[in-house]
Amino acid sequence: MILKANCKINLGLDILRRRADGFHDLETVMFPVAGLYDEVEVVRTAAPGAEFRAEGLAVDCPPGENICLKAFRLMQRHYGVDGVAIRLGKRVPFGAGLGGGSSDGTAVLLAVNELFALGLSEAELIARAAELGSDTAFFVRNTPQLCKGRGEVMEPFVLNLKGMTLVIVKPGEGVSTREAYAGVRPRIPEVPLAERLGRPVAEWQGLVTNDFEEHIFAAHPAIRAAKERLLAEGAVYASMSGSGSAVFGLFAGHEKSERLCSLSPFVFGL
Ligand SMILES: C[C@](O)(CO)[C@H](O)COP(=O)(O)OP(=O)(O)OC[C@H]1O[C@@H](n2ccc(N)nc2=O)[C@H](O)[C@@H]1O
Ligand SMILES: Nc1ncnc2c1ncn2[C@@H]1O[C@H](COP(=O)(O)OP(=O)(O)OP(=O)(O)O)[C@@H](O)[C@H]1O
Repeated sequence: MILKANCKINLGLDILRRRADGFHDLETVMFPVAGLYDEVEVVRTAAPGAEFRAEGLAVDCPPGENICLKAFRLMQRHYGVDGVAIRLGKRVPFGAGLGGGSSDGTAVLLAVNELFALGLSEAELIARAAELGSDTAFFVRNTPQLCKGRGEVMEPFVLNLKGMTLVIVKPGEGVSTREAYAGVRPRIPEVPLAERLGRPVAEWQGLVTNDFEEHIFAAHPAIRAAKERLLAEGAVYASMSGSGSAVFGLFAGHEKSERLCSLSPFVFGL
């Protein structure tokens, strides 16, 4: 079976505290981007183990460490399944804060559940996904969610961005999630994120913030510049997504103009 493993953006990202286990408690709204996705094909094979083949963007880790294989091994350990061939068609930029790798991993979990008729509940799939990463659980639901804990505690979040245009820009340099968390100063916001996101989108700028921006922008001026460009081009709201380096802008209306398309290949009507 072939799955579209779409990416996400973060609408606001508050890093509340560092935990004893080294992770951080956060609050963020994750929003799926249907138009930007990897292709993950999983088929059953007679031979045991997992074959893996990647096409498209070359991910900067050995194939054996690809999250697709980590996801399969996790299912093997839990449910004794065996014998698959996985093909990854990589299109989503990595080191981007777009959750592409996380989405690929979750796609493999979902495919194995189907192909081996495991009949796992949503709660079980979320538990397995959370063993794989922090953004992974979100992709089991893949609808707008207010995410808490280290990202895996979710509740649906009602949000209406219909009629707007989303532009995602991926600056040349990447940022690793570890680098982003290592430099962040946790803080509890005066007004919870959910309340701030309840305001009209036109009021979000300056109110709905990403706590990684300050130190990532200081270390990578090109990422700050990419966000400022989106605002200069008329974005109603612009922010870095997750741990960066991708930034995104929300523009009023469905005008897929030459101007917007000149900013990035990733322009989507919502
Ligand atoms: C920045 C976000 O994309 C926001 O959605 C996520 O928090 C990142 O989640 P992710 O890519 O799934 O990250 P993981 O693979 O679970 O963790 C990578 C590393 O990031 C740090 N990490 C991650 C999530 C979290 N809530 N606190 C952390 O401190 C840890 O050092 C961890 O070793
Ligand atoms: N299928 C995959 N897609 C992308 N990255 C992968 C994949 N499998 C393993 N990786 C490794 O994970 C790293 C990407 O993680 P990083 O946290 O830096 O980027 P991200 O875009 O913020 O996160 P992610 O896409 O994993 O949520 C890559 O640099 C690569 O080494």
